[in-house]
Amino acid sequence: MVRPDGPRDPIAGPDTPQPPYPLKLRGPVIKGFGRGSKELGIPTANIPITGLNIGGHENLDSGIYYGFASLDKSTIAQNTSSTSVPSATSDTSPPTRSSNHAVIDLEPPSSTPSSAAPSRPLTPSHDSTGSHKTPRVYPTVLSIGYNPYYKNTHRSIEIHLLHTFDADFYGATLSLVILGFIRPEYDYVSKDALVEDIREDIRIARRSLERPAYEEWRGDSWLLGEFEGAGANEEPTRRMGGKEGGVGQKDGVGICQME
Ligand SMILES: Cc1cc2nc3c(=O)[nH]c(=O)nc-3n(C[C@H](O)[C@H](O)[C@H](O)COP(=O)(O)O)c2cc1C
Ligand SMILES: Nc1ncnc2c1ncn2[C@@H]1O[C@H](COP(=O)(O)OP(=O)(O)O)[C@@H](O)[C@H]1O
Repeated sequence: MVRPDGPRDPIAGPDTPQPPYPLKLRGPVIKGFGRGSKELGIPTANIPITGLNIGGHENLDSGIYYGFASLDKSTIAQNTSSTSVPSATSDTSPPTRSSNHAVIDLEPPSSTPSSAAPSRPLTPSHDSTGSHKTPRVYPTVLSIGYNPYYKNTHRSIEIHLLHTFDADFYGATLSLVILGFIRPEYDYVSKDALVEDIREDIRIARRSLERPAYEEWRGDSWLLGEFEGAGANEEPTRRMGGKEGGVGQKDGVGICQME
């Protein structure tokens, strides 16, 4: 689809998230085509597309979405190797910009129930020393689809976190709550036109997420690392349907899930 002419709305979506949102995903950061940083100046962290194939969401429209994301960098070490990295492409050579390269089997994801309100963690997160550690949550804009400008043959999930990082984080476990849709994917007459629209997507995502009913999802337990057993003692309005017990990590490897 070619991009239509005309101005864009400054904010996307209604004032409160509506079904099918929130959609929740989690997965290891894998390698993409390496175009985001080098060609576009906008890095995008890829996670496996497999999360979309479960829970009846395989038909989720391709397009540009916004939400919040967090990173668990503790999985980088266990998922790294100097020889290869799981990849959305056929190229598994290590990314050149980083010494951290993920080498995990990509577990098929399992489904998880839907959620009507943000779920608060029951207990604080702790690092390996036992001290309290709350993951940072980032406003996020992402693309799900075939990147028509590049004519990809595989669908991918490409996530830009609205933050400047000092280093790559391949192998980290990325947790994502998608809260709204911005637009379909388009083909473009030039790379500059694509970059200009992505930059506008970033502004739209930031503004859209600043609305109170969206902002409160920053504190959702899915993002703060509390997924095993959470929900049991929570107030009803904060429970994710009371079915969070089966959600989590498998053998230390991040799994992708979609609500
Ligand atoms: C917010 C956002 C919007 C995007 N919109 C489009 C689009 O409309 N058309 C397109 O071909 N690619 C789009 N992309 C995908 C970029 O082309 C893609 O991130 C880039 O090719 C980098 O891919 P890589 O990480 O595999 O290297 C978008 C990416 C982001 C983050
Ligand atoms: N703000 C950011 N958002 C997403 N990824 C980032 C960001 N800053 C640095 N990165 C890193 O850059 C990588 C993406 O770079 P990119 O050039 O798009 O390569 P790839 O095609 O391998 O995804 C991510 O996997 C992550 O490690």
